[in-house]
Amino acid sequence: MSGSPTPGQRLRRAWEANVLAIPGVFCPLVAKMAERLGFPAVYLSGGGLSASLGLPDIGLITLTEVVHQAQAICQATALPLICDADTGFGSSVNVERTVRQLEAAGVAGLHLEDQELPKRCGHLSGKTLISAEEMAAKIQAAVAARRDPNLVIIARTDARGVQGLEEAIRRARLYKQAGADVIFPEALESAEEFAVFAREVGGPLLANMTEFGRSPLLERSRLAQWGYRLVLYPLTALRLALRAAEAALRHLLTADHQRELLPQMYTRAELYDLLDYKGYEERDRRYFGLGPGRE
Ligand SMILES: C[C@](O)(C(=O)O)[C@H](CC(=O)O)C(=O)O
Ligand SMILES: [Mg+2]
Repeated sequence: MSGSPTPGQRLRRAWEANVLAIPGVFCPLVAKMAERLGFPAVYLSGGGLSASLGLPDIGLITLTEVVHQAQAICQATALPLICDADTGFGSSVNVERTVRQLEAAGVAGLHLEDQELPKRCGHLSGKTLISAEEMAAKIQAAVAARRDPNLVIIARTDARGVQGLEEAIRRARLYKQAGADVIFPEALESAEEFAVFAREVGGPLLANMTEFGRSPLLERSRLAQWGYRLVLYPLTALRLALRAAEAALRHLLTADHQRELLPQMYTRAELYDLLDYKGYEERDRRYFGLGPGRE
């Protein structure tokens, strides 16, 4: 293999150096924005992708749709991408295919969860789990399927909301033995639970700081002290963008023009800058200038 680090290696090096704030990006353009602002990695949220397609997060989106979006994000930025792979889209052999396709799309890591289909948002009631052994088999399949040994396999357990903290800890240990690189304890309910889980399971760990869920919105510095290296904000930008879109639409419905909205808008110049419009134009001119008979 060549000397340049793989996406998985870059993600691992980043979390070894620092606790990572990882925003969910609901489109490749927002991924570019995160890169420009200096984030170390980005996240493709299953809940966010479902919502942007007008669907609830109950396992309706397909592997093809997730791979398509992951690939578009990986092409738009050089940042390592963590992808929500839900339940892996089936059993262990489906997990193999899911991992191969997401790795080929360019992701740095992905998470698999131990829910039964139809899955739900981890912060809602009514979830059911597959057996711990079945999930361990899925993790083994994921590890065996990756081509790059540094592709990060993250095991999420939803057990806290179904069977309690003890079972979440027991499952996390099993998933680590099965080869998971990172554990993602979903929907822990207090700061103390985050601390206890970290002490009992050990790192590296991922904390999901999604809003309006079961978990308190804890400080990254505190989570880092306990051993959490990756901190997700899966829907923060989407929730704020939705509020802004709603305000714009309400205004357009009743107002005679939109002039007073201009100061709040991302301008044409800002958008073009983010898209590197100038770079495309310059290259286009250069290629044209280099064309046959034009030297
Ligand atoms: C992290 C998550 O899996 C996602 O799809 O972004 C969701 C987030 C949410 O619905 O708040 C989850 O926690 O299940
Ligand atoms: Mg999800």
